[in-house]
Amino acid sequence: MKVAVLGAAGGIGQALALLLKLNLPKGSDLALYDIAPVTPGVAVDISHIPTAVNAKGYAGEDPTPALEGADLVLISAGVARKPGMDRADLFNVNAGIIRNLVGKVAEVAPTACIGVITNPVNTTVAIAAEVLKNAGVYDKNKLFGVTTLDVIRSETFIAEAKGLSPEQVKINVIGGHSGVTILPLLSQVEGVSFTDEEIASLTHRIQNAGTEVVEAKAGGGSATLSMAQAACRFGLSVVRALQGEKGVVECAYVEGAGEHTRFFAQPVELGVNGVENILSYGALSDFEKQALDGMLETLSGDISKGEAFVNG
Ligand SMILES: NC(=O)C1=CN([C@@H]2O[C@H](COP(=O)(O)OP(=O)(O)OC[C@H]3O[C@@H](n4cnc5c(N)ncnc54)[C@H](O)[C@@H]3O)[C@@H](O)[C@H]2O)C=CC1
Ligand SMILES: O=C([O-])CC(=O)C(=O)O
Repeated sequence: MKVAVLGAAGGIGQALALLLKLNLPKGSDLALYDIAPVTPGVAVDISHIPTAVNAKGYAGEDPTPALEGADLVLISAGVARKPGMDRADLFNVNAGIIRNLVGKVAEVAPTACIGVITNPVNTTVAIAAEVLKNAGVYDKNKLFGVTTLDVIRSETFIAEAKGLSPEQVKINVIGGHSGVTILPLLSQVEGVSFTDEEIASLTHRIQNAGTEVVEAKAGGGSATLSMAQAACRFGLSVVRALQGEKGVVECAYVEGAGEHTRFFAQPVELGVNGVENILSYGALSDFEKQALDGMLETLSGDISKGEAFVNG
């Protein structure tokens, strides 16, 4: 199994590289790529950790050697938010980065699963899909927007609010990955009940948790360590499923049947070919129904912007 991280010298990339070195199955290859010249050194650094994962680093303009033979490509290349910006403000820089990198994936590793971390995820995934489609290699079951951070934040905040151990909390977060498009399905969390006020305040905190970190870091970037953990959890789930494990389920932003919007974050069962089944996210409360209706215009606008960026 070969996993490539593009953007591997960044805040997310380095922490993700460490977590993958520690947690990938024995015998895996881990390829780290970034335009930053430090990247081969990041690989040398983690290669001194005694696990049976073979790490190699590549810098410069061409990701080809990192992508050769990759089964999973995780992309965190691009710029991050500073206070006062929202994720859509990253579009101008990151759209082109995703277009170019995914173009290379289409050429060098056309059958790899791709997890897009780079923001704005609602839009960058649409860009990736159009690039792959135009290259004739799009498989909607193999393209994912990584929304796992919304899930792990929800688990943490619910556990804190209800005095539970975070490992006990299971929740689906649906929609997209920005502001009102993030919808945690609190009504379905087993073993706990929430007042209307708790639902409103927890939902708001989960939707704004990225901004909470951006403000706390005071100009030093956005979530990196929690995001690396989220991407590691997602990546390991994909790897386990690619290796044949059954019943692996994660929420991710994927192209499904298009019931709401072309791309939608929802629970998916993973398999040897990526998404095996799109799972039902169950019955929604009235609050959640309203929130879902309220997000759709924003989400479909974000998606159209990505499609138009590639196709004009
Ligand atoms: N999906 C999610 O839940 C989350 C997404 N993000 C997003 O992840 C992205 C990365 O965030 P950080 O790691 O904090 O940023 P960072 O600035 O620390 O790292 C970004 C890295 O990308 C590299 N890079 C830029 N252009 C590149 C290219 N063309 N090819 C290869 N590498 C390139 C840079 O050299 C840098 O090392 C941002 O867009 C951020 O908004 C951040 C947190 C959560
Ligand atoms: O908020 C940001 O800019 C980074 C991000 O996506 C998150 O932390 O959820």
